[in-house]
Amino acid sequence: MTTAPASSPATTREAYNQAVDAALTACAAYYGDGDTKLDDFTYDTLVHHIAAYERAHPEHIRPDSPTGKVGGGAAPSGDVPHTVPMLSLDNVYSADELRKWSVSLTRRLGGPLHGGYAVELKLDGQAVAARYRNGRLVQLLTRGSGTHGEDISAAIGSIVGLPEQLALEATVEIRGEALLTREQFEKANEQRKAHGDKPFSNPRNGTAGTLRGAASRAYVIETTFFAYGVVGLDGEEFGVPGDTHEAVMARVAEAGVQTTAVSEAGLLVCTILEDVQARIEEITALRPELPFGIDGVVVKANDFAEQEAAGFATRHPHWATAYKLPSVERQTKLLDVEWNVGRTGIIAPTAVLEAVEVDGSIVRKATLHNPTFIRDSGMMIGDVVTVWKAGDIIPRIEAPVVDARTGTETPVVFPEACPTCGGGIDTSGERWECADGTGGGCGLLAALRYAVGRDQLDIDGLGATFIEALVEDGAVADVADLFTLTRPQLVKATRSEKRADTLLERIAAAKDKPLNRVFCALGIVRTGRTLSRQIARHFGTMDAIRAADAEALAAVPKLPGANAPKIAAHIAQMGPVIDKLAAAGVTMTEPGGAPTDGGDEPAAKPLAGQVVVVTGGMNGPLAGRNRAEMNELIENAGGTSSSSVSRKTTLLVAGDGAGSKLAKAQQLGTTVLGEQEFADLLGDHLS
Ligand SMILES: NC(=O)c1ccc[n+]([C@@H]2O[C@H](COP(=O)([O-])OP(=O)(O)OC[C@H]3O[C@@H](n4cnc5c(N)ncnc54)[C@H](O)[C@@H]3O)[C@@H](O)[C@H]2O)c1
Ligand SMILES: [Zn+2]
Repeated sequence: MTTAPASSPATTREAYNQAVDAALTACAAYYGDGDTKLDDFTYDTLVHHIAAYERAHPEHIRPDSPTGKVGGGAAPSGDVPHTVPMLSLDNVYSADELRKWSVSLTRRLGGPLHGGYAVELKLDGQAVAARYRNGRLVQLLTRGSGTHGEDISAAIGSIVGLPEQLALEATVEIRGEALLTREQFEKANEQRKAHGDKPFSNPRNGTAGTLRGAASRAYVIETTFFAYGVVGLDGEEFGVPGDTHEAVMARVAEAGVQTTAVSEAGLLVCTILEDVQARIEEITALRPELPFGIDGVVVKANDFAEQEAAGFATRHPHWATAYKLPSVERQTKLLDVEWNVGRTGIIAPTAVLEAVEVDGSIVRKATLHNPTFIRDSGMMIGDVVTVWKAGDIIPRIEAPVVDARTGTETPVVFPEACPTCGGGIDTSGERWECADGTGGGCGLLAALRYAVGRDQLDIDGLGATFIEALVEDGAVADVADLFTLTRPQLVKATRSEKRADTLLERIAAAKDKPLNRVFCALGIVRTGRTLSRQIARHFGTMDAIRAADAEALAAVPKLPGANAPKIAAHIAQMGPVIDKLAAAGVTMTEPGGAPTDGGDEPAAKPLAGQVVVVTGGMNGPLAGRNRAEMNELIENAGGTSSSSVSRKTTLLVAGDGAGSKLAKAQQLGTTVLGEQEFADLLGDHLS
């Protein structure tokens, strides 16, 4: 890695000075509105090395050193004094460290904790103090240096969850975190692009930029606020003696300010540490589904009297700690850019990265979206880039760290011909396409590979090499041709009679796949697994789908209206292929789908409104179904299928050997059904 200062401990005074300088620059960017210079992991390591050097050489400690200071001492400070300092939080990274923290807390209290632990999300945004006078929102402040904040009152009115008028006449300062939800982040970037501003690289530093820039911006970017604390103003108190954090948060919510209580991962009071740990695990599991980013879980003494007894260190309270979750952002090196032709002929760039662990998994590739993204970001091969991955999201890359350049970086090379067929490229749109066209020419191999995939026609064994041979022999020119393949054609392509026979069987079986898979196999632009299921369920038959215009398509749940015209046009273009499929006897209806008029009929389905998780082996009436088929079954019966048990889960189907998911469902009080009971519930929908 080229981000040298952090990677090794500071052994000399010169190295120490360099490390302090690097940390201060990073802090200024992190809390300001610039791009992150270092990822959190690198920053934390850097500060760790600085602290180690300072312990060994206290005589060399620089007064501007970031250790022991809120915001590393380099956050933009502002000039409005805080009534009560806004501090940082102490961090722990493991169950063991959490236990040590709790032991030191009880030691400070001279006995066990009576009021329990309040366990909350650690929201990953910007700390904001909102001052209300007689119930009216009059001033917004950043945390700044901890003692002084910046006035960001220009953002009043643009923050969801922070009303301009409270439901009561209190004079208080409500503290919490402002953030961009994932949806707000996408929207903010669209707005910025439309106004010629550079898109934010991630929600976290987008929030800082949004709030601090509100005064000078001509358009309004919306953010979201969640409260996590209150202090009185002008000697007024919001709390009452004997209060708890939980009770005060409930009152804040009653006053009309948003708290994390709106989320199923919201505040929970736990009496014992084992329960705290269990809650942390629960929140970790929910993290990918949350509509906003979190970087940990905050554990606080719930009882105010106990908070007071525990007191404060200079930088953080003793009565709270942050249990940090793995970072969703890491830095690594861009090794190469690959150009691949997708199933619809789109030529998409993919970043090849030096392997790095992000959010619990190893990342080696990331999407680069389109050529414009590469040009706008100015990235070069060899650059240090920041990878961002949250939950199931495809890893993304942020702008390169230009400071880390060594001069050996080389420009990204854009293809001049289609990397698959060598033909021309249509560069007129934001995304480049093989000029050979959709469905035919070069897109064909990719389209066929996609069509036979597990979630589509599931023709196992028909691999890329055989597909290429079939296309080369002229036996296959579109998806429908697969169904009229003859034994001699297959023997020739696979060079095996046995393989040909197996494939013939599987192709015959594929004719009986429900409409949603057949439709998916067409590879219609802007649709995939989920949307294909929605479309098939909504219309019920292929005829109804073909009869639908853009407007009718836009009525399909989850289908973005803006994509409907492109989808409709592609379906029309595929007309001849669809006719061939029907003539070959491929299924053109969806079991449990809507009648031919395309109307909506969500009523009377056995799983309507249910969120279903299936676990364990099925050996009874549901035996032999793979995961995709189970999902199909659940969705056709009106339910939503999910892979992990959470508070949202309404039904767990437990097969043989069900383990941790069953235990969790029982713990959450979720309804649990056996395989037979579930099959009975499905009734007619079990087809
Ligand atoms: N990448 C960089 O360049 C860089 C630079 C500086 C700091 N950092 C990172 O920032 C972290 C330290 O920052 P910090 O000192 O601001 O502390 P912190 O962010 O770890 O914790 C304190 C903050 O947590 C927030 N918070 C969220 N939910 C909360 C809740 N429920 N209750 C109370 N507070 C809640 C508050 O805004 C509070 O100010 C480190 O992890 C470090 O890696 C990174
Ligand atoms: Zn091509």
